[in-house]
Amino acid sequence: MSKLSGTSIELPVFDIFKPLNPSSLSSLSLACKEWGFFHITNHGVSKDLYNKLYSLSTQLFKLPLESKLKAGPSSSIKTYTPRFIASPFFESFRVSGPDFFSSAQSSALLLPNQQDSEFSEILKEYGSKMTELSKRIIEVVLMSMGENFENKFYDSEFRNCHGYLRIINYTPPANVEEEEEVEGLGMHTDMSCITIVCQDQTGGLQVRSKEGKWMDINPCEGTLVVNIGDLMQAWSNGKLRSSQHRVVLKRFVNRFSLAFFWCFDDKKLIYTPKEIVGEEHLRVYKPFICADYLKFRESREEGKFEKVGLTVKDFAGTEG
Ligand SMILES: O=C(O)CCC(=O)C(=O)O
Ligand SMILES: [Fe+2]
Repeated sequence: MSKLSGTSIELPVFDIFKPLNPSSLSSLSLACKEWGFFHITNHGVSKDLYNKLYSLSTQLFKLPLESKLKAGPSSSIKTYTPRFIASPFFESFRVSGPDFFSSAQSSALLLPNQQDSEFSEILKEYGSKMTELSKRIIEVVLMSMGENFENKFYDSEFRNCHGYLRIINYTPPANVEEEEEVEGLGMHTDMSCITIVCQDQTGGLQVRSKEGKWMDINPCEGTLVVNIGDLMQAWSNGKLRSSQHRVVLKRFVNRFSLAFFWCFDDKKLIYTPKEIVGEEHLRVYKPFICADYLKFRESREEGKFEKVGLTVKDFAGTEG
Protein backbone atom coordinates (compact mmCIF):
# COMPACT_ATOMS: atom_id res chain seq x y z
CA MET A 1 0.00 0.00 0.00
CA SER A 2 1.33 3.39 -0.89
CA LYS A 3 1.55 6.56 1.11
CA LEU A 4 -1.75 8.32 0.64
CA SER A 5 -1.40 11.64 2.40
CA GLY A 6 -2.08 14.85 0.50
CA THR A 7 -1.66 18.58 0.89
CA SER A 8 -4.10 20.50 3.08
CA ILE A 9 -6.70 22.82 1.69
CA GLU A 10 -8.25 25.79 3.48
CA LEU A 11 -11.96 25.77 2.81
CA PRO A 12 -14.06 28.86 3.53
CA VAL A 13 -16.25 28.74 6.65
CA PHE A 14 -19.80 30.13 6.59
CA ASP A 15 -21.99 31.07 9.52
CA ILE A 16 -24.94 29.32 7.98
CA PHE A 17 -27.91 31.04 9.60
CA LYS A 18 -26.53 34.56 9.30
CA PRO A 19 -27.58 36.57 6.24
CA LEU A 20 -24.75 36.20 3.73
CA ASN A 21 -23.35 39.47 2.37
CA PRO A 22 -22.28 39.77 -1.29
CA SER A 23 -18.67 38.95 -0.52
CA SER A 24 -19.61 35.74 1.39
CA LEU A 25 -21.93 34.76 -1.46
CA SER A 26 -19.18 35.13 -4.00
CA SER A 27 -16.78 33.13 -1.85
CA LEU A 28 -19.47 30.43 -1.50
CA SER A 29 -20.00 30.41 -5.24
CA LEU A 30 -16.27 30.02 -5.83
CA ALA A 31 -15.99 27.18 -3.28
CA CYS A 32 -18.91 25.32 -4.94
CA LYS A 33 -17.38 25.76 -8.37
CA GLU A 34 -13.78 24.94 -7.55
CA TRP A 35 -14.02 22.35 -4.80
CA GLY A 36 -17.65 21.52 -4.24
CA PHE A 37 -16.72 21.61 -0.53
CA PHE A 38 -16.99 24.18 2.26
CA HIS A 39 -17.33 24.37 6.06
CA ILE A 40 -20.25 25.66 8.11
CA THR A 41 -20.59 26.90 11.69
CA ASN A 42 -23.65 27.84 13.74
CA HIS A 43 -25.10 24.49 12.69
CA GLY A 44 -26.90 23.79 15.93
CA VAL A 45 -25.26 20.44 16.74
CA SER A 46 -24.12 20.88 20.33
CA LYS A 47 -21.13 19.07 21.81
CA ASP A 48 -23.52 17.28 24.12
CA LEU A 49 -25.66 15.98 21.22
CA TYR A 50 -22.55 14.86 19.35
CA ASN A 51 -21.04 13.14 22.40
CA LYS A 52 -24.25 11.21 23.14
CA LEU A 53 -24.57 10.15 19.52
CA TYR A 54 -20.92 9.13 19.45
CA SER A 55 -21.10 7.09 22.61
CA LEU A 56 -24.31 5.23 21.74
CA SER A 57 -23.15 4.58 18.17
CA THR A 58 -19.86 3.22 19.48
CA GLN A 59 -21.79 0.76 21.64
CA LEU A 60 -23.78 -0.34 18.63
CA PHE A 61 -20.63 -0.94 16.58
CA LYS A 62 -19.08 -2.88 19.48
CA LEU A 63 -21.84 -5.49 19.40
CA PRO A 64 -20.83 -8.91 18.06
CA LEU A 65 -21.04 -9.19 14.28
CA GLU A 66 -23.85 -11.73 14.48
CA SER A 67 -26.01 -9.19 16.33
CA LYS A 68 -25.24 -6.41 13.87
CA LEU A 69 -26.04 -8.69 10.97
CA LYS A 70 -29.63 -8.89 12.26
CA ALA A 71 -29.86 -5.41 10.73
CA GLY A 72 -27.59 -6.41 7.86
CA PRO A 73 -27.92 -6.54 4.12
CA SER A 74 -29.44 -10.01 4.08
CA SER A 75 -32.00 -9.32 6.82
CA SER A 76 -35.33 -7.61 6.29
CA ILE A 77 -34.13 -4.41 7.99
CA LYS A 78 -31.06 -3.65 5.84
CA THR A 79 -29.74 -0.73 7.83
CA TYR A 80 -26.34 -2.23 8.61
CA THR A 81 -23.52 -2.43 6.07
CA PRO A 82 -20.79 -4.75 7.38
CA ARG A 83 -17.08 -4.42 6.63
CA PHE A 84 -15.80 -5.64 3.24
CA ILE A 85 -18.62 -4.08 1.22
CA ALA A 86 -17.63 -0.44 0.83
CA SER A 87 -14.11 -1.27 2.06
CA PRO A 88 -12.53 -3.80 4.46
CA PHE A 89 -12.42 -1.10 7.15
CA PHE A 90 -15.82 0.57 6.75
CA GLU A 91 -19.08 -0.39 8.48
CA SER A 92 -22.20 1.72 8.84
CA PHE A 93 -25.77 2.02 10.03
CA ARG A 94 -28.28 3.93 7.96
CA VAL A 95 -31.09 6.00 9.46
CA SER A 96 -33.67 7.42 7.06
CA GLY A 97 -35.93 10.42 7.33
CA PRO A 98 -38.40 11.91 7.63
CA ASP A 99 -39.24 9.70 10.62
CA PHE A 100 -35.72 9.34 12.01
CA PHE A 101 -37.03 7.96 15.32
CA SER A 102 -38.68 4.88 13.88
CA SER A 103 -35.93 4.31 11.37
CA ALA A 104 -33.33 4.46 14.16
CA GLN A 105 -35.44 2.10 16.24
CA SER A 106 -34.83 -0.78 13.84
CA SER A 107 -31.08 -0.70 14.56
CA ALA A 108 -31.38 0.57 18.13
CA LEU A 109 -33.32 -2.52 19.18
CA LEU A 110 -30.02 -4.38 19.03
CA LEU A 111 -28.79 -2.35 22.02
CA PRO A 112 -29.28 -3.65 25.57
CA ASN A 113 -31.31 -2.05 28.39
CA GLN A 114 -33.56 0.71 27.17
CA GLN A 115 -30.72 2.51 25.45
CA ASP A 116 -32.64 2.00 22.27
CA SER A 117 -35.13 4.77 22.87
CA GLU A 118 -32.40 7.16 24.01
CA PHE A 119 -30.48 6.38 20.82
CA SER A 120 -33.58 6.86 18.68
CA GLU A 121 -34.43 10.16 20.41
CA ILE A 122 -30.92 11.44 19.75
CA LEU A 123 -31.11 10.43 16.11
CA LYS A 124 -34.44 12.11 15.79
CA GLU A 125 -32.85 15.29 17.07
CA TYR A 126 -29.77 14.95 14.84
CA GLY A 127 -31.91 14.11 11.80
CA SER A 128 -34.16 17.10 12.31
CA LYS A 129 -31.14 19.41 12.72
CA MET A 130 -29.64 18.03 9.49
CA THR A 131 -32.95 18.46 7.66
CA GLU A 132 -33.20 22.08 8.73
CA LEU A 133 -29.55 22.68 7.81
CA SER A 134 -29.90 21.03 4.41
CA LYS A 135 -32.83 23.30 3.52
CA ARG A 136 -30.85 26.36 4.52
CA ILE A 137 -27.75 25.18 2.62
CA ILE A 138 -29.77 24.66 -0.58
CA GLU A 139 -31.20 28.13 -0.09
CA VAL A 140 -27.80 29.83 0.26
CA VAL A 141 -26.28 27.80 -2.59
CA LEU A 142 -29.15 28.94 -4.84
CA MET A 143 -28.57 32.52 -3.68
CA SER A 144 -24.90 32.22 -4.59
CA MET A 145 -25.87 31.14 -8.12
CA GLY A 146 -27.86 34.20 -9.04
CA GLU A 147 -30.18 36.93 -8.00
CA ASN A 148 -33.36 35.69 -6.45
CA PHE A 149 -32.75 32.08 -7.54
CA GLU A 150 -33.70 30.87 -4.07
CA ASN A 151 -37.16 32.41 -4.47
CA LYS A 152 -37.49 31.23 -8.04
CA PHE A 153 -36.42 27.64 -7.60
CA TYR A 154 -36.53 26.51 -3.97
CA ASP A 155 -40.22 25.61 -3.82
CA SER A 156 -40.63 24.30 -7.31
CA GLU A 157 -37.48 22.18 -7.36
CA PHE A 158 -36.36 21.35 -3.82
CA ARG A 159 -39.50 21.15 -1.70
CA ASN A 160 -39.73 17.35 -1.90
CA CYS A 161 -36.12 16.58 -1.00
CA HIS A 162 -35.52 13.97 1.70
CA GLY A 163 -32.53 12.95 3.78
CA TYR A 164 -30.83 9.96 5.30
CA LEU A 165 -27.93 9.56 7.67
CA ARG A 166 -25.06 7.12 7.59
CA ILE A 167 -23.27 6.52 10.88
CA ILE A 168 -19.83 5.24 9.97
CA ASN A 169 -17.17 3.37 11.91
CA TYR A 170 -13.74 2.91 10.33
CA THR A 171 -11.53 0.23 11.88
CA PRO A 172 -7.98 0.64 10.63
CA PRO A 173 -5.80 -2.32 9.72
CA ALA A 174 -3.02 -3.14 12.18
CA ASN A 175 -0.52 -4.66 9.79
CA VAL A 176 0.72 -1.62 7.93
CA GLU A 177 3.99 0.28 8.20
CA GLU A 178 4.26 3.26 10.49
CA GLU A 179 3.24 6.55 8.87
CA GLU A 180 1.48 4.60 6.17
CA GLU A 181 -2.17 5.37 5.46
CA VAL A 182 -4.84 3.22 3.81
CA GLU A 183 -8.15 3.99 2.15
CA GLY A 184 -11.08 3.61 4.54
CA LEU A 185 -13.46 4.60 1.76
CA GLY A 186 -12.29 4.72 -1.84
CA MET A 187 -12.66 7.54 -4.32
CA HIS A 188 -16.30 8.36 -5.06
CA THR A 189 -18.80 11.12 -5.67
CA ASP A 190 -21.99 11.38 -3.62
CA MET A 191 -25.36 10.62 -5.19
CA SER A 192 -27.00 13.43 -3.20
CA CYS A 193 -27.89 17.08 -3.82
CA ILE A 194 -25.69 18.00 -0.87
CA THR A 195 -24.01 16.01 1.91
CA ILE A 196 -23.23 17.22 5.43
CA VAL A 197 -20.30 15.42 7.05
CA CYS A 198 -19.23 15.47 10.65
CA GLN A 199 -15.74 14.00 10.80
CA ASP A 200 -14.00 13.47 14.14
CA GLN A 201 -10.65 14.97 15.12
CA THR A 202 -8.78 12.15 13.34
CA GLY A 203 -9.32 13.79 9.96
CA GLY A 204 -8.70 11.74 6.85
CA LEU A 205 -11.28 13.20 4.48
CA GLN A 206 -9.66 14.18 1.18
CA VAL A 207 -10.97 15.94 -1.92
CA ARG A 208 -9.49 15.49 -5.39
CA SER A 209 -8.53 18.69 -7.18
CA LYS A 210 -9.34 19.32 -10.84
CA GLU A 211 -5.72 18.39 -11.55
CA GLY A 212 -6.19 15.07 -9.77
CA LYS A 213 -4.27 15.89 -6.60
CA TRP A 214 -5.50 14.66 -3.22
CA MET A 215 -6.04 17.48 -0.71
CA ASP A 216 -6.65 16.96 3.03
CA ILE A 217 -9.75 18.51 4.54
CA ASN A 218 -8.48 19.00 8.05
CA PRO A 219 -10.96 18.70 10.89
CA CYS A 220 -11.94 22.12 12.11
CA GLU A 221 -13.41 22.25 15.63
CA GLY A 222 -17.07 23.22 15.76
CA THR A 223 -17.61 23.10 12.00
CA LEU A 224 -19.27 20.62 9.67
CA VAL A 225 -18.16 19.83 6.13
CA VAL A 226 -20.64 20.33 3.29
CA ASN A 227 -20.16 18.95 -0.19
CA ILE A 228 -22.09 19.15 -3.45
CA GLY A 229 -23.37 15.84 -4.80
CA ASP A 230 -24.02 14.51 -8.31
CA LEU A 231 -27.70 15.46 -8.37
CA MET A 232 -26.87 19.11 -7.74
CA GLN A 233 -24.05 19.04 -10.27
CA ALA A 234 -26.48 17.81 -12.93
CA TRP A 235 -29.30 20.14 -11.85
CA SER A 236 -26.97 23.16 -12.05
CA ASN A 237 -25.73 22.18 -15.53
CA GLY A 238 -22.28 21.59 -14.06
CA LYS A 239 -22.01 25.01 -12.40
CA LEU A 240 -21.68 23.36 -9.01
CA ARG A 241 -19.04 20.68 -8.67
CA SER A 242 -19.57 17.22 -7.21
CA SER A 243 -15.96 16.40 -6.37
CA GLN A 244 -14.39 13.04 -6.01
CA HIS A 245 -13.37 12.41 -2.44
CA ARG A 246 -12.21 9.58 -0.20
CA VAL A 247 -11.26 8.77 3.39
CA VAL A 248 -7.76 7.71 4.45
CA LEU A 249 -7.01 6.02 7.75
CA LYS A 250 -4.04 6.18 10.06
CA ARG A 251 -2.52 3.19 11.75
CA PHE A 252 -4.30 2.20 15.00
CA VAL A 253 -6.64 5.18 14.85
CA ASN A 254 -10.31 4.35 14.78
CA ARG A 255 -12.39 6.92 12.90
CA PHE A 256 -16.05 7.86 13.43
CA SER A 257 -18.11 10.00 11.09
CA LEU A 258 -21.68 11.00 10.32
CA ALA A 259 -22.66 11.63 6.71
CA PHE A 260 -26.10 13.09 5.96
CA PHE A 261 -27.33 12.92 2.37
CA TRP A 262 -30.01 15.35 1.16
CA CYS A 263 -31.53 14.06 -2.07
CA PHE A 264 -34.19 14.77 -4.65
CA ASP A 265 -37.34 12.74 -4.55
CA ASP A 266 -36.82 9.50 -6.53
CA LYS A 267 -39.44 10.42 -9.12
CA LYS A 268 -38.11 13.90 -9.81
CA LEU A 269 -37.12 14.81 -13.34
CA ILE A 270 -33.74 16.52 -13.15
CA TYR A 271 -33.71 19.23 -15.77
CA THR A 272 -31.77 22.47 -15.37
CA PRO A 273 -34.05 25.54 -15.51
CA LYS A 274 -33.26 27.68 -18.56
CA GLU A 275 -32.31 30.71 -16.43
CA ILE A 276 -29.55 28.61 -14.91
CA VAL A 277 -28.31 27.21 -18.19
CA GLY A 278 -28.08 30.79 -19.52
CA GLU A 279 -28.49 31.79 -23.13
CA GLU A 280 -24.87 31.46 -24.07
CA HIS A 281 -24.46 27.98 -22.63
CA LEU A 282 -25.37 24.52 -23.80
CA ARG A 283 -26.99 21.87 -21.70
CA VAL A 284 -24.34 19.45 -20.51
CA TYR A 285 -26.83 16.93 -19.04
CA LYS A 286 -29.77 15.22 -20.62
CA PRO A 287 -32.90 15.32 -18.44
CA PHE A 288 -33.21 12.19 -16.29
CA ILE A 289 -35.30 10.72 -13.51
CA CYS A 290 -33.47 10.70 -10.20
CA ALA A 291 -34.21 7.01 -9.42
CA ASP A 292 -32.80 5.94 -12.79
CA TYR A 293 -29.44 7.44 -11.90
CA LEU A 294 -29.43 5.76 -8.49
CA LYS A 295 -30.23 2.43 -10.20
CA PHE A 296 -27.44 3.00 -12.71
CA ARG A 297 -24.94 3.54 -9.91
CA GLU A 298 -26.12 0.54 -7.91
CA SER A 299 -26.00 -1.79 -10.89
CA ARG A 300 -22.51 -0.68 -11.90
CA GLU A 301 -21.01 -0.89 -8.50
CA GLU A 302 -21.74 -4.53 -7.83
CA GLY A 303 -22.61 -3.86 -4.23
CA LYS A 304 -19.69 -1.53 -3.60
CA PHE A 305 -22.22 1.24 -3.22
CA GLU A 306 -19.92 4.22 -3.05
CA LYS A 307 -16.79 3.10 -4.82
CA VAL A 308 -17.18 4.39 -8.32
CA GLY A 309 -15.56 4.98 -11.57
CA LEU A 310 -18.80 6.16 -13.18
CA THR A 311 -20.77 9.25 -12.22
CA VAL A 312 -23.69 11.35 -13.39
CA LYS A 313 -21.57 12.60 -16.30
CA ASP A 314 -21.32 9.08 -17.66
CA PHE A 315 -25.03 8.58 -17.11
CA ALA A 316 -26.54 11.78 -18.50
CA GLY A 317 -23.68 13.90 -19.83
CA THR A 318 -24.10 15.26 -23.35
CA GLU A 319 -20.38 15.66 -23.99
CA GLY A 320 -18.39 12.58 -24.96
O1 LIG B 1 -16.52 9.44 6.52
C1 LIG B 1 -16.43 10.53 5.96
O2 LIG B 1 -15.84 11.48 6.48
C2 LIG B 1 -17.03 10.76 4.60
C3 LIG B 1 -17.90 9.64 4.15
C4 LIG B 1 -18.36 9.81 2.74
O3 LIG B 1 -17.76 10.46 1.92
C5 LIG B 1 -19.61 9.13 2.31
O4 LIG B 1 -20.15 8.34 3.08
O5 LIG B 1 -20.06 9.40 1.18
FE1 LIG C 1 -18.96 10.83 0.18
